[in-house]
Amino acid sequence: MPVKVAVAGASGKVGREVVAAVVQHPDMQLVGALGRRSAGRDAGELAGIGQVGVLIERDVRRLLERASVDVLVDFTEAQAALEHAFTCIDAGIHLVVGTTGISRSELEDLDARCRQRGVGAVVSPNFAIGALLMMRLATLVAPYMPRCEIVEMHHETKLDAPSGTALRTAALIAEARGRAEGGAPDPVPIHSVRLPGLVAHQEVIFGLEGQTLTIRHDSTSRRSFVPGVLLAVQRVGALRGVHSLEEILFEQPPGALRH
Ligand SMILES: NC(=O)C1=CN([C@@H]2O[C@H](COP(=O)(O)OP(=O)(O)OC[C@H]3O[C@@H](n4cnc5c(N)ncnc54)[C@H](OP(=O)(O)O)[C@@H]3O)[C@@H](O)[C@H]2O)C=CC1
Ligand SMILES: O=C(O)C1=N[C@H](C(=O)O)C[C@H](O)C1
Repeated sequence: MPVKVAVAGASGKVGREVVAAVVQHPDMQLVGALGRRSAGRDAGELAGIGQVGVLIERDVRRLLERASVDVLVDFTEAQAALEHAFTCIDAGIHLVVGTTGISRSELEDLDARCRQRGVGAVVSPNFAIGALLMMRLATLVAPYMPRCEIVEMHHETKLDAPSGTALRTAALIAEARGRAEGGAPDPVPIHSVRLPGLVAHQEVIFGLEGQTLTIRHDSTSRRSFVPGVLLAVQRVGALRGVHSLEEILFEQPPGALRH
C-alpha cells in the first residue's frame, strides 16, 4: 500500500519539489495539497510535472474530511503549520514539518499532543543531509574551539531571521560546550544575510588565537531537501511524539540519501 501524502505549501518553493517527488515515488501517493493564494490550481501543474488531478485546497479540515491521508508534509509558515499540525494530530495523521519559526514551547505542546494521540512527527529546520552533517561537525569542534559565530545567508524572500538551521546549530553548539565546560555557555552570535542570488547557505566559524576553522554548507537547489523529506515520510508512521531528522538519518547506512 502506498503512503498517502498531503502537502501543505504545495505551491511554494520547497512544496513544489516535494509534490513532484511524491508523485514520482513508487511507494507514495499524493492525495491532497494545501495553499492560500494558489487554491484551486492543480498541484502537479504548479510543480512543473503536468496535471495530476490534485487541486490545492485552503482548509485542512475539509481536506481531511474528503481524503484519506497518512502523512501531512508542511512547508508553509509557522502559524499555519501549527494549525495544520494540531488538526492532523487530532485526526491521527502523522506529520513531517519543515516550516521554521516554531518556538520551543510550541514544539513541546506538539510533542505532548502527538504522544497523547499516538501520532508521530518529524520536525527539522533543515532536511538536507549536508546541513545535518554541518551541525554534527560543529558539535565535534565546539569543545576544542569554544568561540564561534554563525553566518546564515538566504534568498531575500525568506520570512524568518535567524534561520531555523542557525538557531538549531547554535543550540547544539551550546549543548556541546555545556557538556565539555559545565555551567551555562555564552550564546553563539548569529548574523543573517538576505540577498538576491542566494538559496540557503551557512558558515560556522570557530576562532582561536592564530587560527580559524570554518564549516560551510550550501543548498544550491531546493532539491537538496527532498531525500530527507521522503525518508521522514517513510519512517514517521512508526514513531510516536516529535523526533528530529538526525535521529532517523544517522541510523541509516551512509549513502542512503545519495540519490
Ligand atoms: N526544513 C527545511 O529543510 C526547509 C525549511 N524551509 C522552510 O519552509 C517554509 C516554506 O519555505 P518556502 O517554500 O521557501 O516558502 P514559499 O513562500 O515559497 O512557500 C510558502 C507556501 O506556504 C503557503 N502558505 C502560506 N501561508 C499559508 C496558510 N496560512 N495556509 C496554507 N498555506 C499557506 C503558500 O501558499 P500560497 O502561495 O498558495 O498562498 C506557499 O505555498 C519556511 O518556513 C522555510 O523557512 C525552507 C527550506 C528548507
Ligand atoms: O527558508 C529557507 O529557504 C530555508 N529555511 C530553513 C531554515 O530556516 O533554516 C532551511 C534552509 O536554510 C532553507
